[in-house]
Order: sequence, then structure tokens, then C-alpha cells
Amino acid sequence: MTIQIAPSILSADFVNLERELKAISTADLVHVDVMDHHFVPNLTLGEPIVKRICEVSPIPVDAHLMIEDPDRWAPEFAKAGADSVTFHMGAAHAPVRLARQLHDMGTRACFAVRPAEPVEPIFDILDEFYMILIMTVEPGFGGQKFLDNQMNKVRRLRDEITRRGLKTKIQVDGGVSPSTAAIVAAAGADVLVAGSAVYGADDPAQAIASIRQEAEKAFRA
Ligand SMILES: O=C(CO)[C@@H](O)[C@H](O)COP(=O)(O)O
Repeated sequence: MTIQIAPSILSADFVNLERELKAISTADLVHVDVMDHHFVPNLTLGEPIVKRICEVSPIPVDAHLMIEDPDRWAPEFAKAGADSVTFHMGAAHAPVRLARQLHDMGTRACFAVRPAEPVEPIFDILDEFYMILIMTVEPGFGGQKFLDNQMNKVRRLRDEITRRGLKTKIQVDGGVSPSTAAIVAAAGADVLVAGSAVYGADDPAQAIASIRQEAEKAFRA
């Protein structure tokens, strides 16, 4: 199984996004945090900027929608060109219908779980999603402390995926760095989002390589 690294542009220089995207071209995906100041207490960027990011990004774009009413808005991010669109369990009204709509549009549908939310309710609808995102911080801001108490959730999800022979990916987002990468990979996560650890480093490519190396050594399928 391959580990994928997805730098979050939340910690990038928003005035120089094209340059910031080039700096992470050795990563597998770029994670774009869309926040609406309702579902989370922060406001970032919307569909017109994501569309432009999709046009210039050297790697696939993973749009993480931390917004209310994704049923209305997620298809707009698929139209903008995002390769994957993640919406939240606590926000979607009809998650299966929305996932099918996104897949019909040629976009990978992914489902996110906040720290206080259980993962088991997803088990029944696991095969509708390309990837499940387990948040390891409360969504809203970069640079927060990694919540290692979320690792039980990652382990239970990995066990369920393995038991059923599914290919669903497990993404972890929040506080991921070279020193926490092994913990999340050992629990069974195979897509690691890292914002401040990549863009806060002197050499983002080196930070990506370190996170990848630590995760690959520890990953359990
Ligand atoms: O979605 C979020 C925060 O809500 C994340 O993508 C963060 O942006 C990750 O930042 P670090 O914890 O890696 O600094």
C-alpha cells in the first residue's frame, strides 16, 4: 500500500499560491481547506479560487469542505476541477446521494469525521466513498496539537476496511509532522495531510520526504 502526502495550503502564502504549489510538487495531492465561518469558526476561500488552483496545480487537488450545506455546494467544487471533494458527516443532509452525484461528475467523494464524532455510523456506507478523513484536530485552524486519541478510530476503520476487502483510503488531517507521521501510519492511515509542518519548514520538499519516510516505515495495512 502506498502512502500519500497532501500538504494543506492553509499554511501557504496565499498571495503566491502558484509558487507555493510548485514548492510541493513532490507531494501526491494538495489539500485545499474551504471554510465558511459557519460550520467552522474560520473563513478561507471559495470555488473561484479553487478553480484557479486546479488550473495551475502540478498535482491533484483535494478540496476539503468545512462548510454547511455541502449538498448544495460540493458539486460546484467538482465542476471547478477538484479531483476529490470531502464533505463532513456533521454537515451533509443526504451523504450517499451527494457522494453518488460527485462520482457521476468524475470526482472522488470523501467523507470527514470530526474528533467528537464516532466513525461506526459510516461503516454501512463505506463503499460509497473513495476516502474517509479522520480529523486529528478540531477543524478550523492550522498549527494545532495532534489529537492522538483519534487513533482508535483510525484503527477501527482500518480493521473494517481490511475485513471487507475494500480499497477505501484513510486520510488523517491535523498536527501531522515527521514526529507524528509514524503514529498515524501505524494506526492504518494512508493519506497524510500536513500544513504547518510542510509550509513552515525551510525546505517543504524535504519535509514532505521526511513525513513520507516516517509513515512508510510504520504503515500497517
Ligand atoms: O483542516 C485543517 C484544519 O481545519 C487542516 O488541513 C489544517 O490546515 C492542518 O494544519 P496543520 O495541523 O498540519 O498545521
